[in-house]
Amino acid sequence: METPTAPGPDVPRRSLISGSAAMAAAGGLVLGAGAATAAAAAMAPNGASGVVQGARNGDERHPFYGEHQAGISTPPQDHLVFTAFDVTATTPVELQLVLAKWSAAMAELTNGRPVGKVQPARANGVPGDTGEAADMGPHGLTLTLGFGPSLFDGRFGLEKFKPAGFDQLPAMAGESLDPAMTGGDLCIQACANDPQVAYHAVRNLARMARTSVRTRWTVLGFGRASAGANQITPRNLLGFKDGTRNIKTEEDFAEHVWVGDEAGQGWMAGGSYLVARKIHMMIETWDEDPINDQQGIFGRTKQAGAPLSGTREHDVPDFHAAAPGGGPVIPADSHIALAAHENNGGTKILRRGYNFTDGLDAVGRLDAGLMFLSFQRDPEQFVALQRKLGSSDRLNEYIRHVGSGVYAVPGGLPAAGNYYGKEFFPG
Ligand SMILES: C=CC1=C(C)c2cc3[nH]c(cc4nc(cc5[nH]c(cc1n2)c(C)c5CCC(=O)O)C(CCC(=O)O)=C4C)c(C)c3C=C
Ligand SMILES: [Fe+2]
Repeated sequence: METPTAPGPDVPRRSLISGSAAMAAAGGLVLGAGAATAAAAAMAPNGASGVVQGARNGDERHPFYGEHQAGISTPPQDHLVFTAFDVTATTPVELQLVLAKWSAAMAELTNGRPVGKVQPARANGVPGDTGEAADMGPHGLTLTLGFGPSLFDGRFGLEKFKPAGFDQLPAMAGESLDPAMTGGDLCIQACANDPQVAYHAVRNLARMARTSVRTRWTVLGFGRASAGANQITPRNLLGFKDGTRNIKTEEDFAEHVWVGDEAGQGWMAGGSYLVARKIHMMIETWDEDPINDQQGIFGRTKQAGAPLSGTREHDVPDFHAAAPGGGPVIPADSHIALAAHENNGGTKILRRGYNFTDGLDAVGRLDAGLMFLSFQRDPEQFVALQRKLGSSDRLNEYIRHVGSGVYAVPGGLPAAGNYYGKEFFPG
């Protein structure tokens, strides 16, 4: 598991200069492959140093470079900005530049540094960085980049890099997807312990690539609804502890989350597949449901989060325990009975979701729910579980899947000078 590194000295001047270079490139300057690599190298000083001048708090940071991208095994931070993008660029070299600039800018942002000058020297200079996170520190920011299946269609000549079987998710029961909240060629999962830091990061990444990508859908998440190792389990908007039996050990990450060489695509080694599902909750209806029904739906108690077969949150559920009147104590159509690895041939997924709210809907009901995010070695792990939940889960009466996407998340970058997708383009 990764651990946050200590803060370093003040923001280096070179990051401001190189950020401006990135903005120049974002304005449509076309560079060759070598130049893309050089841009990435110039913009990405070693992630171990640098903290924003005057930072008062928020110094927690996660290493940007490493075997895996941050934001997967990283214990979930408090806030999320998830955005999927369509690539509007028409040439491979434009896409290459976006990936090179984003990779370098992500290294800066996760160290609490701006992507360009907040305060240009010239009076008529346009700020390279929008500035709303200046002096705040990284607040544990992680930026995780994914490629949608549509990126590998014919537009950029990337067909041969598409991992075998990597396609849009199949249609499944219990979903009512809004096309405006599905898919995307690229996605960025930004997580931080401050919402403005996460927002600033995605806004500036989108801004620097505005001639080449267009935002497709975005979800702002708050109050993480999952738990990593050594974290207190939070609650979802239905009031239940969520994330109790999540993947937390290195062994489980190796077996269920990280891609090995099985994909036949070297760029996916150390990566994972991200499934995003925006799930609307009928909260007002749920609020009127009696406690015994709510607990039967999840198979757990509300206050303690204990399985109905036990008394404490982390008791292992006993799906064979019989109720006095006959039948299992944990109903067979409860959420946990259907989703547990014991009842799914050992299948596990890493859940890393967040609560979300979009305010009130047209008739004054809460427009809120769970931005379900899961990472797995193969999207089929999610599909198998969701097929079962979609057809039989008692929770379905209170939820509706409205948004969806699946993304191939490449392995981490080893050091500055590399960028995501570098393997796609001729040297
Ligand atoms: C396809 C995978 C899953 C979807 C979609 C999903 C939606 C969903 N879940 C909750 C709330 C809870 N889920 C819990 C456990 C749990 N959920 C899944 C998978 C999906 N959930 C799994 C694999 C598990 C673990 C099961 C187990 O091993 O016991 C729980 C219980 C607490 C916990 O262990 O985290 C809650 C609560 C909601 C509200 C929701 C959609 C809105
Ligand atoms: Fe669940």
